[in-house]
Amino acid sequence: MRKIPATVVTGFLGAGKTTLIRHLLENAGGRRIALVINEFGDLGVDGDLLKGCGVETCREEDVVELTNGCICCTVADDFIPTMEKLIERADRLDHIVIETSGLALPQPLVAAFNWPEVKARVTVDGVVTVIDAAAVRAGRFAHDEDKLAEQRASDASLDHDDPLEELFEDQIRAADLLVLNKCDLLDAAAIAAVRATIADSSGDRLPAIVEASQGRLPADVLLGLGAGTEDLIASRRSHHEIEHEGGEPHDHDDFESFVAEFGAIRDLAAFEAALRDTIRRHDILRVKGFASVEGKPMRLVVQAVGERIATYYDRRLTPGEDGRSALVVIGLHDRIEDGEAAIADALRAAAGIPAAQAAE
Ligand SMILES: Nc1nc2c(ncn2[C@@H]2O[C@H](COP(=O)(O)OP(=O)(O)OP(=O)(O)O)[C@@H](O)[C@H]2O)c(=O)[nH]1
Repeated sequence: MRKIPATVVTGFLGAGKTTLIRHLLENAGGRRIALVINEFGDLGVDGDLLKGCGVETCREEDVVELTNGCICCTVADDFIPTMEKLIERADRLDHIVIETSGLALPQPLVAAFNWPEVKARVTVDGVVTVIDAAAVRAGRFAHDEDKLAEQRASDASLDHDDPLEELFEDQIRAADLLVLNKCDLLDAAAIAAVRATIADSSGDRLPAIVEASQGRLPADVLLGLGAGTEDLIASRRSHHEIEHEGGEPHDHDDFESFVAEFGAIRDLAAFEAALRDTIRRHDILRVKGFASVEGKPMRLVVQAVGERIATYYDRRLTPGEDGRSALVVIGLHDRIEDGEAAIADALRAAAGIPAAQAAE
């Protein structure tokens, strides 16, 4: 019996996974693709954006959202039952695409394809790791020696390295194909420097690299790798697996997310400026969600990756959405934990909502 090929799309927060998948769906060449989407943060933004893509071959029932935490930690509870349901409709499917959360370790997810029920019917066509070339160039994943030395001085038991750097390496080392995305933001010399950084981080096996902007790659480049990664993944171990040979479960304690809710934004330009300032002050990694803007009947999509902010209107607001805004905020635990109330207040103030109203 033919096994259904499954592609795992991974990569750090905001690297461009959803953008790449959306382009893939729009250019799928008639392939019937089921999507499994996992997000860190409770708002289901990616699923909403992909369901609304309007592509005929991508119907609402083809998109499964897994929101009970990071897919790599909830494999047995969420992922396996989802795969079993998809296997039941195998005759109506050409391909499965799984978008992991930006914080996921791909290794445990790929290993789950070796569960007998799944292995008999599905094979991992490839792990595609999307990389934000501009963020790499800006040093986002580079080892901050000073910061680590400072942390170790205050906590001698500190046993792990920079969480951003480790995730970056783990996601690269799990890959069959690396997509160097956001190349539109860099010149040739900067792209060459990013390639060198990746080569340094990739260990003894450098996966193939393709450059992209806005995730625009032909479906034939992304699908049909035929890697059978479930049989290879044991040799692509993550930092966590190497450090905890005994099988201690990993977690995402290094990161924190919450949803900030507030009313309609009064002045969009002022909001963006204040959001950028808040991101900078709290070193926030990712903000995304939907907002209302006073006097506008359209829904505003808000996307921030580090200090790079993009907003656009995507569709009419429903009556229940009008006047409401909700944004997921994700950052390093140490930077977000104490700042949650301050960040939420700053976003309310940025929207132009008076303190009295915010307190109601
Ligand atoms: N300039 C530029 N922006 C991009 C590119 N690809 C994606 N973006 C933008 O980057 C932001 C994040 O893109 P997403 O596709 O949502 O990233 P993601 O990896 O799915 O994000 P998470 O699921 O939150 O981890 C959005 O504002 C995109 O429009 C690119 O190639 N160039």
